[in-house]
Amino acid sequence: MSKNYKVAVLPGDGIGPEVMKEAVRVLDAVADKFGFTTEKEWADVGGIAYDHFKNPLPESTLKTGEAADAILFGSVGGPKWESLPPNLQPERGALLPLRKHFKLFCNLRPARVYKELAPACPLRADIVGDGFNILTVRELTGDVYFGQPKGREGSGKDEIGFDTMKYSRYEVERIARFAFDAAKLRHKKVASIDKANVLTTSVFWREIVKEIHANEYPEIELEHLYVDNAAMQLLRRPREFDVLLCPNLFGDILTDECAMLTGSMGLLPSASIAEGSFGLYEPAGGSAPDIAGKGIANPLAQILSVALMLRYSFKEEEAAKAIETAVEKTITAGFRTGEIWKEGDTKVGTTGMGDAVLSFLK
Ligand SMILES: NC(=O)c1ccc[n+]([C@@H]2O[C@H](COP(=O)([O-])OP(=O)(O)OC[C@H]3O[C@@H](n4cnc5c(N)ncnc54)[C@H](O)[C@@H]3O)[C@@H](O)[C@H]2O)c1
Ligand SMILES: CC(C)[C@H](C(=O)O)[C@@H](O)C(=O)O
Ligand SMILES: [Mg+2]
Repeated sequence: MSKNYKVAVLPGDGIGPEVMKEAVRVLDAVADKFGFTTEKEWADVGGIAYDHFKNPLPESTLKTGEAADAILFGSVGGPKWESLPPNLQPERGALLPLRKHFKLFCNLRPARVYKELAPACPLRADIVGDGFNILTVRELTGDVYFGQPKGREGSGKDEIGFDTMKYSRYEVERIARFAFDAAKLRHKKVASIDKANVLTTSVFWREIVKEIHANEYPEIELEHLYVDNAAMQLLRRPREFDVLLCPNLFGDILTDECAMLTGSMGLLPSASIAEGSFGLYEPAGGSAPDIAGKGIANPLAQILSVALMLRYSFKEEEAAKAIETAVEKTITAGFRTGEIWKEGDTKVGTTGMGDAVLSFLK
């Protein structure tokens, strides 16, 4: 009997539904090719869910996620909803609660820089060289995102706003082990990111990463970088990085930088995974309100997120590789959405890019 996977499809806002359409077409094609089936349940999340239900994360959407083997997520948010109270906003009322609810502690963001895309990359061609690949392992359910207390107090010129940066030993050990294990299968290098010259949380983080390294992974090369230095070293010597181990906030910031090293926010997929096989798969970028509705968004990050879902939640490695190879061929053949297009390339829209990937999957 062929395998069947239940996928909760949550397209969200802005370009989310546009790029999701292409990702689902690719998922269906790869399922046919590799002989498994998927049962897809679509649900509203984020701004659109607020518009329909006055709740960015309706109970029915949560249930859809709970009943599934994995969640395929688009992106949420946009100017329309940014002045709502925090708990009703798409990001703070839906995306962060989903990460917490499903205990998605580990966020993987593989930034693959293709040499063919060097013209679209802000780095000099000699720095891009033959291309490279940096895997960010970002802790996703701790740090200043979730630390308590947070809030606002007082009034007038005495009013204050505050968040709490916090990590437990367990949380740091767990994500550090994940990063070292990932490095074992790659180039055996980890760069751990912190701000230990200022923050107590970072001193704690660095101490624990050192301990785990010395006791369990002495064969892995480890460097510690302050986040500000890391931001500049990524531009100066990107090919020397292998695995970047980051706390939640620094990982958020550095992965936008990594996305831009690839040439576009629309190229960076992500996997947010829990301790078992459950995961939520989404592009690292957002709802891109500036280009939404125009049919020009790059769907590759969403399509590559399908590959990560097949790899991490369904253990369909061959199908995952087939998608990655089809994307590689699409890029080599010169298909480009507007934001990475240069003279001589074949310019395509969102659907055209999906068509190209599908043609190379056949
Ligand atoms: N996972 C998520 O749901 C998620 C992630 C990041 C931001 N957001 C939200 O998205 C909204 C917009 O945020 P932002 O503008 O800071 O970041 P963004 O990532 O949406 O956009 C930044 C820039 O990258 C471009 N871009 C992003 N994805 C692209 C794609 N697929 N193809 C081509 N270009 C692409 C955009 O056009 C824009 O110029 C905000 O509400 C933010 O909170 C959501
Ligand atoms: C939308 C926002 C809450 C989110 C984050 O900060 O984690 C996004 O920027 C990301 O990178 O996934
Ligand atoms: Mg981000």
